[in-house]
Amino acid sequence: MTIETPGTGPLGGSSRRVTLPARPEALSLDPAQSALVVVDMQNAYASKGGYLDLAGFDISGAQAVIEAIVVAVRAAREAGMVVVWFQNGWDADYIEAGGPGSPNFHKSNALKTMRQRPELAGTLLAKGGWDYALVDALQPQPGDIVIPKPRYSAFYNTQLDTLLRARGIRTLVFTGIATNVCVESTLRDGFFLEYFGIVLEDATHQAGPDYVQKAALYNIETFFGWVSNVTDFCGAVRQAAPADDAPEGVP
Ligand SMILES: C/C(=C/NC(N)=O)C(=O)O
Repeated sequence: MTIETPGTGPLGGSSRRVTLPARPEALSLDPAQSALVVVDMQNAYASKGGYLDLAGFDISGAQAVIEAIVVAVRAAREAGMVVVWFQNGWDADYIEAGGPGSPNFHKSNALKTMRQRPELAGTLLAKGGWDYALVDALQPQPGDIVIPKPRYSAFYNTQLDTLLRARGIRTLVFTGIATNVCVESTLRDGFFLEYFGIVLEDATHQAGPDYVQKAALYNIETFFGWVSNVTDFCGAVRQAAPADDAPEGVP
């Protein structure tokens, strides 16, 4: 069985539908009305000496994820898919992070790590700093969408929904770190907003033990979306001809 995701709606689309093998069902999608989403590939989450590493999480799988995302981004661009980059964090004074009246103040391991280690104060996930920056190998290009976000879900308090709807995009292919936190949070919120969410499992990594990766993928596959991989994604979008037919009037 193949599920058809929305496309070729009032904004046009391209009639270049491709079939993406996925669990639990294959998906038929229009690359011109789909986006590749790169979640929080910042030094904080993917580099030694970044927040997750300093907070004691195992990031040994991050380099393989960076390399997998490089491949997926290239294939998406060639197929005319919009690439969306998320960047998690707050202003340098951490006003956006919230104070003791915010659950984020108590649950964010970045904020907790800085409270436990005062020598790190002001360094983790602060806009303008190395920790907040995207890793060198993964940088946006003109025409991409970049979404700074203050909480785990990129649909919360951002322009994401508006920018996607303006382009007629309802299918989101997710990569990035962490599968069980910002990837899953955003995919779940997208589900409630009628977005079709697909995770490329080998282009994601969890924050925590291996079993949370399995649990997140189980949740997504069973309740909220679909699971595929980079090889199948690249194979699928290569079926699409080079894109010169973005919906009219959409920048
Ligand atoms: C643990 C964590 C995950 N973030 C993410 N990008 O998934 C955090 O931000 O504290």
